[in-house]
Amino acid sequence: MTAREPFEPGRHCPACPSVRHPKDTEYSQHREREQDQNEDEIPNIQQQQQHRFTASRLTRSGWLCRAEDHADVVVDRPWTQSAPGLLAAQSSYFTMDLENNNNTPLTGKETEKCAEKRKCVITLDEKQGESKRLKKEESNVEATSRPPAQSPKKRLHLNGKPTQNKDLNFTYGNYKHYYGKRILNKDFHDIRLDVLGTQSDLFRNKQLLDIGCNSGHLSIQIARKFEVKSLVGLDIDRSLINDAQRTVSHLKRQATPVQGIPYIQFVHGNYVLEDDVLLDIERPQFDVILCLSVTKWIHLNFCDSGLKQTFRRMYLQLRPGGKLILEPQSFDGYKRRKKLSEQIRDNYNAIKFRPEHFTEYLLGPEVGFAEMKLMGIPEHCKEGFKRPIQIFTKS
Ligand SMILES: C[S@@+](CC[C@H](N)C(=O)[O-])C[C@H]1O[C@@H](n2cnc3c(N)ncnc32)[C@H](O)[C@@H]1O
Repeated sequence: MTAREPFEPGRHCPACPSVRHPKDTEYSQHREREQDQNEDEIPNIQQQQQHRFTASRLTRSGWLCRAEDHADVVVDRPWTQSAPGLLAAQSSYFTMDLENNNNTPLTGKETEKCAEKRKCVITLDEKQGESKRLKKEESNVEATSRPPAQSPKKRLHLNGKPTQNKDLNFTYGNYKHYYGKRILNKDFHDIRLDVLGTQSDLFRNKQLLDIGCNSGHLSIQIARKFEVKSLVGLDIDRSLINDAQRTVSHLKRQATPVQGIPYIQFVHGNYVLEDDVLLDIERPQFDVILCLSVTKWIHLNFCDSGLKQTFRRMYLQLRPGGKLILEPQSFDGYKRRKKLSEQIRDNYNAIKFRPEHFTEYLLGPEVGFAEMKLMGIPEHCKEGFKRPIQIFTKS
């Protein structure tokens, strides 16, 4: 060991700035912070070992401990249990020379002298006695100053720090990697394309609106595969729209003049209007409106009234002869999501307008579609994704 300035309380360790204070209470706080940053509660062995002590010795200012990977640290008592590897450090203390506090290399004579002294100063019994004393001292301190052991998650909670509920980020079904779940093979093939493809004429050279387009993967596939005239994708989640816009820009840059890319635009917004009165200014502007796996999210967030308004708005935005392609989720799937937030739970409990009523409502006087046909049910490997796709036609 080389001599170093003892590490004063409150000073940063030059080699490891995160270890600020040599006292073990603060050391353990440092360790706790490291663990809290881990998402799971499994302790990170590597991190624990980061602060192993290879040796320690008593100096005037306290115990000088040598960490394996950073500067010497002075502690005001031995770290017998607070740091992994300390027992090893403790025993190496007894094999070190008490006199040689600056750890300079010893000459042969000096070594002999020290060996003699060591025999006098520390006998084996004393060594064991000292070990016991240190352990006792340590356990006393443990009992008084240490908080009871807790999982990092519980500590976070008790410390009053805000806990992040990840679910709150996805209350609109705005999953970041949504299409990962729907891919059935490596080529990113959404099985719904097969069902839509059975009536590809519905899309060819038409103007489409895709409500709740997520990151735009399916919208882009539809636009390209079925050669639409234009497609507007709308989503309530801005970051998903940003992703979709980036994908389109990338495609445009890569496309050759021969290939061509249909006009695709992604827009951020909530399809549910602030007030029903705004429906009065709607006008027909699309040939096809896609509403795939979105009704549940509009329903849970904006209740029966929000979803009914959505259906009326779709109708108003379609040209005569226009088609609404609807893939509603079943009510069974709502239940799982009601835990997402208090608001969603209240909305869920207030639902009276069930998915089994949608068709009747869409064909009824409040909306006015002329007919409904079943387009198909995708053969998805997961039961939950085998949702009927319906076509509603405006007369
Ligand atoms: C489950 S994903 C379905 C994505 C896509 N339609 C599909 O089927 O592949 C639901 C999407 O609807 C969006 N969404 C939910 N409520 C919305 C609203 N009121 N207005 C616009 N988008 C909404 C979410 O952000 C999410 O991206």
